[in-house]
Amino acid sequence: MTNLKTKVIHGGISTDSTTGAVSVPIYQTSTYKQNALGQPKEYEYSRSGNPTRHALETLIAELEGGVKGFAFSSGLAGIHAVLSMFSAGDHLILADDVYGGTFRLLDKVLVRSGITYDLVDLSVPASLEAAFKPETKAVYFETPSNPLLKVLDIKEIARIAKAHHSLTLVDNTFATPYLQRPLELGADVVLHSATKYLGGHSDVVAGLVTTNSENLAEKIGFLQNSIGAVLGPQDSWLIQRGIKTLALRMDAHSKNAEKIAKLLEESETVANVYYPGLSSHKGYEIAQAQMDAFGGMLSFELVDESKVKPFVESLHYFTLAESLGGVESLIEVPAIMTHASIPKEVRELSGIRDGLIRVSVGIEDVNDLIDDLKHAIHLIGA
Ligand SMILES: Cc1ncc(COP(=O)(O)O)c(C=O)c1O
Ligand SMILES: N[C@@H](CCSC[C@H](N)C(=O)O)C(=O)O
Repeated sequence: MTNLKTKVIHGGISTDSTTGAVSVPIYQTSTYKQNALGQPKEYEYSRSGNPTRHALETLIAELEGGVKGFAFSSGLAGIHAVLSMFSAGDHLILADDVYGGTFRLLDKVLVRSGITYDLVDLSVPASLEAAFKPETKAVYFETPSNPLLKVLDIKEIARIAKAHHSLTLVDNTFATPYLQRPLELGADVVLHSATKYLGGHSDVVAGLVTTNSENLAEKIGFLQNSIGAVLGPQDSWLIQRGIKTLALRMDAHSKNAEKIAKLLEESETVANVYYPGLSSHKGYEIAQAQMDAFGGMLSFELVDESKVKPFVESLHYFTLAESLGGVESLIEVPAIMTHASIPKEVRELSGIRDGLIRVSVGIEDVNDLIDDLKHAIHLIGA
């Protein structure tokens, strides 16, 4: 089975081996009866393992090309478990525009255990080379990034990291394995906020992690069980169900976003549009090489920053809300909402200005979305 469109439906464990149920049952149990003293069956306690969660974990590993998958109670719980592989004295290189919550986890929580980090513009290989220290253990980034849709060359960064005996950790939330598979390009660990496109319906908070290294899988599995922020069986089932339509949804998101990005780029009211599928985008060539389509996220700035509030509040089909990747279109202002946890001066250094607007383009009829945007553009211009 090689096609992702088939894998999302039949990959991993897609049926119940006991009953033949074509949807893996929700094993709503905390514990399992043991055969005899000291002789548990396959599962012993649901933090350590649960069949519904295991089906999802097997699926994400298969979709990304990993050896083992891990499901967490949120994307940040997964990131926390992976970064817990590092100890006092270790140094990490972090892309300069990572998601605000990832930055906060490192800057406010993990630094307390003696881990250090540097924010680096990873699109400049010389900056990456210069950032390595003898104690550097990993390079961490998103591509496309949240919220500026910066595209980074996974193959090149992984090559440089390997030469410095460092791991490459890639947050693949925006692309999903349907559009981009970082492990095939040399990354060591892939992380997801499954809350977004993998779940796809804005109804679950979840995280998924996978790796193609048995050694790293052993470490992450130990940390998942030891820290304990696992995904429950109901939510595991919801994410697996969401993944079944991932291919259809990502195709629709990408098509709609491409049209909307072009519309915004042509508008005189809009100053900059960030979408990897626009030939004007800085990372267009890399995106073409490493992605199968460009996804449903875009961001932009208005010529007149003072119009941001009336613009986002006048839309009908773009709900003003944090999060992304659901079937419905969402709009937000990163500086005030999703990335408010990054200090203004750090945020602005990486290009996240106060007037930046981010859109998660849904799968509604694109003409309705376009009419809605045109109406808002007309209103603020009037
Ligand atoms: C790119 C990215 N990674 C990780 C996270 C964290 O995920 P979660 O909200 O599921 O904890 C988010 C959003 O929250 C995100 O946008
Ligand atoms: N208020 C939250 C921020 C949630 S951001 C959610 C998502 N990653 C996005 O980018 O929309 C917090 O402080 O954690």
